[in-house]
Amino acid sequence: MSDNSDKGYQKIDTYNVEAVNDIAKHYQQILGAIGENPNREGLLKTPERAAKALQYLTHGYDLNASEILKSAMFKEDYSQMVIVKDIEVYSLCEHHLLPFFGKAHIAYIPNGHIVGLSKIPRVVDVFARRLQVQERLTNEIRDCIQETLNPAGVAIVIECKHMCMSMRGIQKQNSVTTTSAFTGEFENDKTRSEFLRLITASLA
Ligand SMILES: Nc1nc2c(ncn2[C@@H]2O[C@H](COP(=O)(O)OP(=O)(O)OP(=O)(O)O)[C@@H](O)[C@H]2O)c(=O)[nH]1
Ligand SMILES: [Zn+2]
Repeated sequence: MSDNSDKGYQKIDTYNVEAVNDIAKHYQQILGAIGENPNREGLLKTPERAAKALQYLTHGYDLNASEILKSAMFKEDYSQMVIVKDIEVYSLCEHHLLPFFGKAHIAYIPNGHIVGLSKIPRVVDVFARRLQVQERLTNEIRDCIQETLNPAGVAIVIECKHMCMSMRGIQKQNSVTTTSAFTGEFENDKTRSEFLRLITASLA
């Protein structure tokens, strides 16, 4: 941990120093390989910064989503749909190491237990902050909530833009990929439609 209060703000770092040094060495080689001079002033600290950024963007490997959910499960007699929608997703595609980002909408129907609301976006982050494909990200979130909380059903819709499809490759700037996963009561058309209606409805 380091305290950067000398910079005028508090910044908590939990980087693995050994891994940062290792990754930074590789970034220095990459800078040379793309024709840059890694020793010019503006790039001197870039390998270390980029290594820390990559470590941050993949810190989900060090987290246990099931433990996070278990840390705030409460017995409660509530059996209606609970929806947390518009959860920001930032992940890296495992094919190009480029970002994909968008929103997740998640619902569950309690079966004796509810979960602290913030834990749902935390679970999203545990799996998003890894190298991913959107389909696996969707299924991993579904499986974790279903297996840990044991609700009567889980529903997930994720909508993302993939930078590997916009800033390179096919170069489609506006395409959005939607994935979904459902268990239990959400496999029933009526319940699923209710969820889909509620995530597209605006109360404002
Ligand atoms: N199914 C899925 N595909 C993804 C995801 N992220 C990136 N991809 C795709 O992974 C594929 C990799 O295909 P390749 O043909 O091996 O890679 P490429 O030559 O860089 O392909 P292009 O992107 O078409 O230029 C591409 O079609 C990407 O669009 C994802 O989350 N899910
Ligand atoms: Zn990609």
